[in-house]
Amino acid sequence: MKLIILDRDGVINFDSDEYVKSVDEWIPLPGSIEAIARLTKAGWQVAIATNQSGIARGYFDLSTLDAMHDKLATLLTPLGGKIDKIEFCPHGPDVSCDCRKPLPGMFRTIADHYGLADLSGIPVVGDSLRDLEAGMQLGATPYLVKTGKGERTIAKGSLPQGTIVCDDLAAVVDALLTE
Ligand SMILES: O=P(O)(O)OC[C@@H](O)[C@H]1O[C@@H](OP(=O)(O)O)[C@@H](O)[C@@H](O)[C@@H]1O
Ligand SMILES: [Mg+2]
Ligand SMILES: [Zn+2]
Repeated sequence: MKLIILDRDGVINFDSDEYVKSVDEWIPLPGSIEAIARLTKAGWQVAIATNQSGIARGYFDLSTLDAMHDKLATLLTPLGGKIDKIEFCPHGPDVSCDCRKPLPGMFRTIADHYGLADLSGIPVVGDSLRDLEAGMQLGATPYLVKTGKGERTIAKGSLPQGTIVCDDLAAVVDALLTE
């Protein structure tokens, strides 16, 4: 199945150590909107799995999160792009939920949505180790991008074996569409 699961902050849009707290702060990374549109037009289902602890921390609310995702959809539609499913974890690190990456809960939900027993052969794209670890628990193929926290993730070392490192989401899409 042509399904890809993207982390959001640092992969699709600029991330911030102060969190992305408003629609105005949600700014797409160069080439990311076009990259998602290329995937959609090539028949891929595009899903997002994102930690949004800023909600638990009180930095923004669900309606603001929805508005960010409406902005994403508005940018994608004219280019023929589409996000098919967005899973988010609104919880903080002190809540023992099963959806906060690196736990695999969001990825399990996405796999179930598409009727998949696991995510073998499905690319998961992230800028943080937890993004990759979460998807790999269901067999996904890890792609690390250098945008967002990606360079910091690389500098920390201990990338999972088999991780494919790409400059950005556009480079990941180049690799997938030329396979
Ligand atoms: O990269 P995704 O999963 O789409 O979203 C990450 C964000 O929710 C925020 O996650 C926070 O981590 P903590 O939740 O405080 O551990 C920090 O890393 C923030 O800089 C970052 O903006
Ligand atoms: Mg991220
Ligand atoms: Zn959660």
